[in-house]
Formats: sequence, structure tokens, C-alpha cells
Amino acid sequence: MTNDGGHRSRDAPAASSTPLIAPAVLAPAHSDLDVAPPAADGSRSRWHSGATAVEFGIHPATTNGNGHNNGSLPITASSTTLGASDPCAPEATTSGGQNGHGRVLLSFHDLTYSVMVAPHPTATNGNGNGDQQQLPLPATAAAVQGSKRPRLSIRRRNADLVPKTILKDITGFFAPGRLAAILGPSGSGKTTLLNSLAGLSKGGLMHGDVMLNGLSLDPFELRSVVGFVFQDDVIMETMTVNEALEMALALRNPPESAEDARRRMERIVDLLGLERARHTIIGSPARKGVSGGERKRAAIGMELMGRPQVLLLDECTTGLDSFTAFTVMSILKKLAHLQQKTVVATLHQPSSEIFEMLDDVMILVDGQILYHGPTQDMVAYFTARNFPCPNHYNPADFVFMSIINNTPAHVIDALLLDYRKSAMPGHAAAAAAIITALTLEADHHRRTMSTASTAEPSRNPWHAHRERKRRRRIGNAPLEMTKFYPPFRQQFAYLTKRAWLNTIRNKLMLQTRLMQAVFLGVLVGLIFLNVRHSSPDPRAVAQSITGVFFFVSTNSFFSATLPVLSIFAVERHVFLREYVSGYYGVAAYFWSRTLVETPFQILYPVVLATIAYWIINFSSTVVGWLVFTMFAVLVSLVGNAFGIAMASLFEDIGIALTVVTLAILPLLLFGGLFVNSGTAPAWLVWLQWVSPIQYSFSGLMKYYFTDRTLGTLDGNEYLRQLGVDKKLPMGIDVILLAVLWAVCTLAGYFGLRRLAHKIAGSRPRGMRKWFQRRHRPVEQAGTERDDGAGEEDVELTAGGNVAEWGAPTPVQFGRVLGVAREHDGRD
Ligand SMILES: Nc1ncnc2c1ncn2[C@@H]1O[C@H](COP(=O)(O)OP(=O)(O)OP(=O)(O)O)[C@@H](O)[C@H]1O
Repeated sequence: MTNDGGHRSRDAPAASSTPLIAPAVLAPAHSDLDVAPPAADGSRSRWHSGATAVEFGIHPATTNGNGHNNGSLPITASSTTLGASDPCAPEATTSGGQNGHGRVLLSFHDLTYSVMVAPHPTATNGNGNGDQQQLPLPATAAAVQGSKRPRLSIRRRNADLVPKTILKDITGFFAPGRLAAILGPSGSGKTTLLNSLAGLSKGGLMHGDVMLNGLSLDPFELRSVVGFVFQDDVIMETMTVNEALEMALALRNPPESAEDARRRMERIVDLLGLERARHTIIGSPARKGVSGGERKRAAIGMELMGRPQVLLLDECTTGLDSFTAFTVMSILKKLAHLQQKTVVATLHQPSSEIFEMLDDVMILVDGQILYHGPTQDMVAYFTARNFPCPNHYNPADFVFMSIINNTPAHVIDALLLDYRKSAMPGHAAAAAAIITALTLEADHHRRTMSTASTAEPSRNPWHAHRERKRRRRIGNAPLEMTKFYPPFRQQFAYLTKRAWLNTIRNKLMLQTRLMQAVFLGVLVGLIFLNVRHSSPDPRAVAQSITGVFFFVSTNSFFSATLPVLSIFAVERHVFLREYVSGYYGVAAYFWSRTLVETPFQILYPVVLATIAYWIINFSSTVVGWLVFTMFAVLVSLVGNAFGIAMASLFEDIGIALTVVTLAILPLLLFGGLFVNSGTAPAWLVWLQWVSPIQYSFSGLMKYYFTDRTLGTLDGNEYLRQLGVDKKLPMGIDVILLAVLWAVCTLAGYFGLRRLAHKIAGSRPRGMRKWFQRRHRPVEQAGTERDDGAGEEDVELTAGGNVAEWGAPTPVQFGRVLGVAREHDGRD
């Protein structure tokens, strides 16, 4: 097997039948993309003069089974850009800058993922399970999992459901500085695996470990470290590319100087080739915006703003033409090679150009690994198993067309088994060796950093504080939280600005709703024109005035409820995606949105009521106009809050719409006009107490008719006949409308919170402290190093104790080495 990092010809004879699973060279030696210069501070040369240089060219055959080099492995001076500065970092000393030391190995062991599904009608195994596996999970997974709690649980709501195992005991790793792809036919489990690695899988039961640099993390922790680009790039359509990136910059990073922020933006725009699209809106099917490729690059850019060292992308080339797909993959390759990121993408059949670009591939079939290793070794691997790929044939096509789709099932099963038996055990050993190297590298970096940092502390106090905390948090673990969670006020300020821009950019919607208010105001005004003198019969006049009050109350409520349902359905999608991605919390989003939306919810009824009032000419007093408008506004606010509450409480927006439609009837019937409270069935009369229309209607009626006569008509008597309760003064109606508004608003907030937690899992905030607590270095777990004085000196002590700061702890390595031993048959 070649280990030169070059591009071996596919025609080359199969090197051996040895399982080819380890990354031959973690960082390619002379890639044309690998052009990052040594760090300006000379850290690269310092690194090379250090005691340990790292070359990740590790093959299981050359390791002794426990991840340690046996002497024959060419662990030589690295040709990688270990000291290369992160192009995304404003400067080496800023928080989150990786500066080459933050490389992360993403490994997973015995990953099994099951969901509950309805049994297949043709199931024959007696349990209605067909080919689906039974829970409990395989012994290996359970053994490794030990006493650990399952990460997610299945709620068996329906006893008839059966478990379906989507991922079956998958073990492997993705290394830093490499571009890897997960390939496989549709339904093979690519997305499920990627989601599991990102901590995003939900609704199923996951067993096994996902580890970053040997630390086993749960889904919440994974989400804090891993950047994830979803297949469908859900970005707010009214934002420009620049604004989308700015949002990520503002919400994913600690505050930094305007100059640093600008420089970082420029680097990312430049890296992603987004200059031309920078000021174009994202758009939607109804509103033309950036192209699909630009949108995808914008989504990648947003993730990069958070400086994740692990970047996962789901089907990032789907829907793109071949050139654009190639461009996107080239960018990913740059990210992996230049910034030493761990980049993994799921792909449907890649073109030969894209396939050649990949450093590593994992091929999944039916939730199991068919091949996992360097791309350049794949052809040899299959050739050694009697599946030679013809010359000049795309190896990916060959695997899909000739092996997966054109081979009897038992042969595929044999290949899967062969891979599992022969190749998988070496993974753990190789992963352990890489982690050892990474840890030594991190150790060296810390030692060099401690001197450099003492010399040049950040001048920005906020920055300096964050930086101190970050370093302390790193402690002994060669892993850091890369995502930044800004404080509430920062989220709120940003989201308020964005919601405002979004609202005023939706000009068509604004104009339509304004025109609707004007139109209805004029219409109602003309229908009831000069109502006081419209008839000699006072009862007819009273009836018309009653009709106006009821219509305005009803219209203000429903014209606020129904549009917000459809608008919020779209917005909610963006919110949930951004929430899952960790940009902000529910409270910041909800209250900023409410703040921006409220003035508009006041404006529309004010316009309608004002026009109608003066044309109708009830009483032509300013106080009368104020009261009339106040009720229209209040009932409109309740309607809007009710719509949002419905859209938040129900995950399915169709169900929300149905519930609102069902609610219309009782709200209308008990609105005060149709059903007289004196005649309504006792068990239904309570409905009038929850009808905002009733409060608005009765408030207006009381204001107009109490202690008044209309010709021969006594107002008080008229109210009594209609069943309007005069005992409650108008002020109570106002207060109860305000209470309903508050209740609906809070229901909306908690409904959205519940929905967000359901989609993304709870504990989205306060992650940092929790993470820090959980991963406090083992040997210091008993001593509260985090607390009290001295926090500032921790990292800054020149020549810090290597054993304390850099040496790999048993826990960090235990799992991976343990895995290696288990496979090695040793204790
Ligand atoms: N929550 C779930 N409930 C039931 N089945 C599920 C669930 N999640 C995934 N599956 C099933 O698991 C299998 C793998 O799904 P997954 O989306 O991971 O496949 P994929 O390889 O990404 O497919 P594609 O390339 O078509 O997107 C599919 O058969 C899918 O229907």
C-alpha cells in the first residue's frame, strides 16, 4: 500500500488484501491546496524543533494494536501546516482561533440507531419484524456502552410498532485535514449516520459512542462543537448573503473589533467565492434570489463563522449542476486542507472529478459499512475481493452499479461481513494513535501559546475574559467548545433588527394588509353611512350600530389570526433551523418578533377603525373614536397572539389551521350577538368568557348605549334585551381583553419553546457551564480549579506543567484504547 499521499493510479495492482482502513496520510503532503504558510510567529518551525513531530500516516498493520507505534511506523516530521493560522480567525490570539492546534478526530464506535416503525405486512419471522432487528441492541454496543444511559429513548405509544435498525454497529473515524464522504444508495443510512455524528438524530434509540478526540460526547455536546450544513438551506429569504453571514458572525462569536469582524467576513466571502452574490437576497421560490450554489455556499459560510473544527454536510451537492457541485466540493477540500478541519459530506453518486477529490470514503449499504478508508485504496480493496474496476471508469459508479446493485444479496452480505471482521478492529487502534498524536500536538501548542499569550494579552477586556475562560475550559482535553452562545441581550438586539428589516422588506405583505384595512374601513363606512340618520326607526338604527360593532370586532380578530398562521408557518421553519443550529434561544426570538410585530398589529385596526368611524358618524367625538379604535386594536392583538399560539402549539400547521377553523364557530356564536347569554345552555355559557369578540362587542355596546336614548329607544333596555351584562363596566372588558392577549402570548411562547425542545432537544442554553463541568480534567475533578481566584494564571503560567496541561488523561484515551484492546483480544 502506498503511503505517499499522492494519487496512485487506479490501474495499479492491488497492493494487498490487508484491510485498508486507516487514513494513509492525514494531511496530504503536497496538495496544491495546501498552501498555507507557516504561522507568522514561527510556530511551525518551533513545532518542528520540538520533541515530537506528528505525521498521521498510520496504518493498522503498522500499529501494535493499542494505538502505539511499534517502531516501524514512519512517524516523521510533519509536512502538514501544523502552525498554519486559521483563515477564519481574526488573529491568533483571539478566542476560538484554532491556530492549527484545534484539530479534531471524529470517531464513532458500535453506533447503532433504531426507530420504531409499523410492521411490514409481509413480515415472516413471527414477530412481525421482517428483516428488522430486535431490541435490545447488539452485545458489543451494549458492552461498550456499559452502564451508560441510552442517549435517546423511544416512546412506545403504539404497542404494535416494531424496531427497525437503521445503523448497525458502525465503527470508524474521520480525521482532521481530510475531506471525507459518506456514500451509499438511497435509504442506506447516510443522513442518519451524519445526524448521529452531529447530535441531531431524534425519535430513535442510539447506542454506541461518538467521540471527538477520544471524548465520548452526548448529542448536546456534539452540537456545540460540530458545524452542520443541512441539505435544505433554510435561510431567511429577505436577508442578503452578507446579512446572513453577519448574523452568524454576530451570534456565533464573542464581540470583536469592527476591523477584526470585517477582515473575517472578507476572508470567508473570498474563500467561498461569494463576492458577486454578497448583496443579493437569499430569496425563495416566489422571490428570485441567489442561485442554488450560492445559497449552499452561504449556508457553509454561516457555519464557518462559528469556526467549527468539524464540519458535516448533508447532501451538499444535491440539486446543483456538476460544475457548481465541483466548486462546492473544492471549497470543502480547501477547508479541510488549509484549515485542518474534519470535513464529512454525504453524497449521492459523485462524479469522477468529485470522487478523485475525496481523501476518504465510507460506503454504506443497509446501515453497514461496505468500505471505509482512503479513496485511493478503494479500488484495490475491491479488486482484492474479485471486483476489479475497469480502467477509466468512475470507481463510485462501479461500486454502485456493479457491486451494490448488480450483485446477489448473499455476496453483499459476505462483503459486509468481511469488512466488519477484517477491517473494523484496526479502526480503533488507528484512531487511538491519531489521538495520541493530536494530544501531543495540543500539548506542544499550549506550551508555546502560554509564552506567546503572556507576551501579548488581548486588549479588549471582553475578549480577554472570554479567552481566559476558554483556555481554562480546554484544560487537559484536546477539545474545545467552538460555538459561542451570545448573551440574551445581544441575541435580542440582533433579532429585533432583523425582524424589523424582514417586516419592512416584505413590502407586498405590508401594502396588502394596509390596503385590506383601508378597503374594509371604507366598505363598512359606506354600508353604514351616516347611520344615526339612516332610518326614522330607532330600532333599525340601533340594529345597524350593533352590526358595526360586531363586524369590527369579528373582522379585527380574524384578519389578525388567519394571516399570521400562514406567515408564521414559514417563519417557524427558519426559526427552528436556526435554533437547532444554536444561533439563539426561543425567548430572544419570540420576544423580539413580538416587539416588532406589535406596532403593525396596532396600525391595521387603527386604519380600519378610523376610516369606518368617521364615515359612519356614530357620535363624531374624539373620545368615541378612541374607544372604538381601542377595542379594534385590542381584539386584533388577541387575534394575532391566538394565531401564533396555535402555530406554536401544533407541530403540524395543517392541524393548527383546522383547530382555528373549529374555534371560529364558538367564538362567533358566543361573541354576544347571536346567542343571548340568558338563553344559552348553562354548560356552554362559559364560552362567552373566553371569546375576545364578546368582550370587544360588549365593551363597545356598553360605551354607546349605556344611559343613552336613541329616539324612543332606551339604551339600557336595549342592552338588557341583547343580554349584554351591564354589571361589568367597560373597563373590565378592556382588562379581560388584555388578559386574553397576555394568556395567548404566553401560550405562544411556551408552545414555541416546547416545539423547539421537541425538535432540537432541551438544554439548548447554559451549555457551556454544563459542558465545562462534565469535562473537567479527570485528575482535577476533585479540586475545584474552576472556582475562585487564580483563574487568570492557569494558562498564562510560563512553562506550565506539561503533565498537568498536556499529557493525555486515561479517560481521554481509555475509551479508544479500550476499544483497541477489546478488538485485540487483550485486556
Ligand atoms: N425516524 C425514522 N422513522 C422511520 N424510519 C426512518 C427514520 N429515520 C430514517 N428512517 C429510515 O431509515 C432509512 C435510512 O434513512 P436515511 O435518511 O438515513 O437514508 P439516506 O441514505 O440518507 O437516504 P437518501 O440518500 O435517500 O437521503 C430509510 O429507509 C428511512 O426511511
